[in-house]
This record gives sequence, C-alpha cells and structure tokens, in this order.
Amino acid sequence: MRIVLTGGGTGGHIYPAVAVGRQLTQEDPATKLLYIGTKKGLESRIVPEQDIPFEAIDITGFRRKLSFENVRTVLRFLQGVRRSKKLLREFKPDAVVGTGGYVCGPVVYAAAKLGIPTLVHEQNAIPGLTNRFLARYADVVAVSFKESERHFERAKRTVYAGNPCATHVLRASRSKGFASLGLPDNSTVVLMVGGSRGARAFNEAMIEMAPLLGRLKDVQFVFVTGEIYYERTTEQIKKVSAGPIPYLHLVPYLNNMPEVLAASTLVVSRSGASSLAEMTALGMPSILIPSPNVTNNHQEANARSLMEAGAAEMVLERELSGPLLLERIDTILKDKARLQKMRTAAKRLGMPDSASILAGELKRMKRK
Ligand SMILES: CC(=O)N[C@H]1[C@@H](OP(=O)(O)OP(=O)(O)OC[C@H]2O[C@@H](n3ccc(=O)[nH]c3=O)[C@H](O)[C@@H]2O)O[C@H](CO)[C@@H](O)[C@@H]1O
Repeated sequence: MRIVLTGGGTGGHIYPAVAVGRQLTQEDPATKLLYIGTKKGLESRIVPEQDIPFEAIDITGFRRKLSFENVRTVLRFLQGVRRSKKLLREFKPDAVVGTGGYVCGPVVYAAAKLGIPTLVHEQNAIPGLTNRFLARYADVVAVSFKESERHFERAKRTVYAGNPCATHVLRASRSKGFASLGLPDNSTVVLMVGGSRGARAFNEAMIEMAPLLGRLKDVQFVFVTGEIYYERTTEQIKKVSAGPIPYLHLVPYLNNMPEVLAASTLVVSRSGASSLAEMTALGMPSILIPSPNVTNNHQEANARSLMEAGAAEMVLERELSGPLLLERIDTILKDKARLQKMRTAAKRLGMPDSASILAGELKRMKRK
C-alpha cells in the first residue's frame, strides 16, 4: 500500500501518524509512506528521524477571533491545497491519513477532492478545529474516546479505534530504556515530562525539586524539560544545588520515549491524549498535571477520567510546587499495594490493538 500521513505541530498529533505507518510497514514491508507536514512543526525533525520520507507545505492555523491574519490564512490554505494536490498526484497514495493539527487541513481536503480515500484520526475527547472541518470530507473519522463520536455527526463513517501510540509503545524494550539512562535493570525511575514541547510550570517545579531529590532513597529521576526550556532549567538547577546530582537525568527531549516509559515506575506528566494512551497501554501509574491552556480544558477532562478509574492522581497547575510534588511521589512509591492497584486500573483503560484496527480500516478503504 502507498499511504500519505499528515498531522503535526505537536508530538500528540505526529506520533499517532507515525504509529499507523509503522503498523502498516510491519504488516507489509512493501508499504510506501510519505509524510506531509510543515517546516515549523516538530514533525520536520521527528519524522525524518523515523526514516519516513518527509515533504513540507507552508500553512498557518486559524485565529479564533476575526482578524486580517485569517484572510492570509485562507490564501495560504488554498496554496497548501494546490501544493498538496501536486504531491498527491506524484505519490499516488491508496489512502491519506490525517491526525489533526492545522497542516492536515489542506492535505486531507485535497485528497478528498482528488477522490483518494481519507481517514482522519482524533486523539482527544473534544475534537480540534481542523478535524471538525475535515469530518464532512473524510471517508472515515476514527475516534479515541467513544463519547467523541457525537461531535462528528456529519461524518460518513465513524470508528472507535483508540490511539495507535498505545500499540507502538508496547513493542518498546524496557532493558533498552534502562541502558539508555546508564542504569541497571529494575532501577526505580520517576519520569517527569510536560508534553512534547515542555511546560514552564513543570520546569519551575523541577528547579524547586532538584535540591530535594536526595530525600527519596534509591530513586532515579528523569526530567524532560522540553527543548526551549533546557538551557535555563539546567542553569537554574546548577545554581540551587550544592553539586552534581547523580540520580538526576536532565534532558531536553527523549527520542526513545516508549523505552524510557516502559522502564519507569511512576510518571509525572501533562495529560495530552497520546501520552495517556501510551501510559494506559503500559499500565503506568501517574501523577497528571493538566495544561490549563488548551481548548475546552480537555486535558483536565482527560486526567479526570484516569483519576476516577484509580489509575492516576491529579494535581492542578495552580496548586503545583516542587515540595508538594515530591511529597506526592514519595507517598505513592512507598505504598506498593497502591502502585499495583494503579497499574491494574491504568492497564484496564489501555487499548493496545488500536494500530491494527486503523490498519484494517485503511486496507478495507483501499479495496472498495
Ligand atoms: C499544549 C497542547 O496543545 N497539547 C496537546 C498536544 O499535546 P502534546 O503534543 O504534548 O501531546 P501528547 O501528550 O498527547 O503526546 C506527546 C507525544 O510526544 C511524545 N514525546 C514527548 C516528549 C518527549 O520528550 N518525547 C516524546 O517522544 C510522547 O511519547 C507522546 O507520543 O496534543 C495532544 C493530542 O492531540 C493534546 O491532547 C494536547 O492537549
């Protein structure tokens, strides 16, 4: 099969597309993939690193308020459609998969206009602007939460498919995760990550926590700062600490997130949909700190669903401080029975066969 993947801006839109591509290649090594994204989005770095051919189009997102910038956005959208049509005519895909973020607007729209089968994947319980727009053109809208089907009444067909990142992460090697951190197998690892771009509040808490980490015995901490915060956080931690902290691994970004996740005992995280799909697939206990800056506060809704199932604790950003977080981590780690309960509850929410459900849909669409 020849498949065009598109979606981006942030990791939460990119990794589901990559996971679908991986699944198709695994099922049939002759699969040919092309990813269409933007130069500015994280996809321009992540996708080539995954050995998937990448082409960029120039496009910006709509402002929610009426503005002159939106006129320019419409013009860029039309240009994007023209460029997408050219790329699609050259590549001749059997189907196009869009995973959200404004870049997939012109690509999926162009494909629909050319009569190429299209599938849109929505990761969140409350859909984004681009996917809402595309729903009426796509042949299939795949949702990650059963309850979000109701937002896509105009779609030709909706499928409850989960998030394919869940499948992808289950293939990760735990030992490789420990080895990449230079740690022996079965070390206790606490991973702290503020989504694919990092978050200021997470970095502030990391700086406050760093000098206190020694209070927890035999625990290794992995702090993922996000690329833009790395330098400042490293400097600040140096300033507030007496010397190097041997059990702290400070990194800007993890290219092997599934492996490190598999090696972790507890995760402190934002509650983006793809991250949660990965954590639940692995049965990973977590402390979730939802981003307050997302459409319809959807990260808090995401976090609440894990908390109510007993898989996670939630800390709101306005309550967050380094000492409070360390206290919560310590309490959970000391309570082995609680950890086990959280693992079981998380696993129950996981949907590990998501990538194969989506691959099945694409094969069915091609045959039609
Ligand atoms: C601020 C914002 O707009 N957030 C949205 C964005 O989040 P964001 O892009 O942070 O998305 P998620 O948390 O859903 O997913 C992050 C993805 O990046 C990966 N990763 C992250 C850090 C790292 O160092 N290495 C790495 O590989 C994770 O494993 C995961 O696959 O998209 C999600 C899915 O549409 C939404 O639910 C979020 O609300």
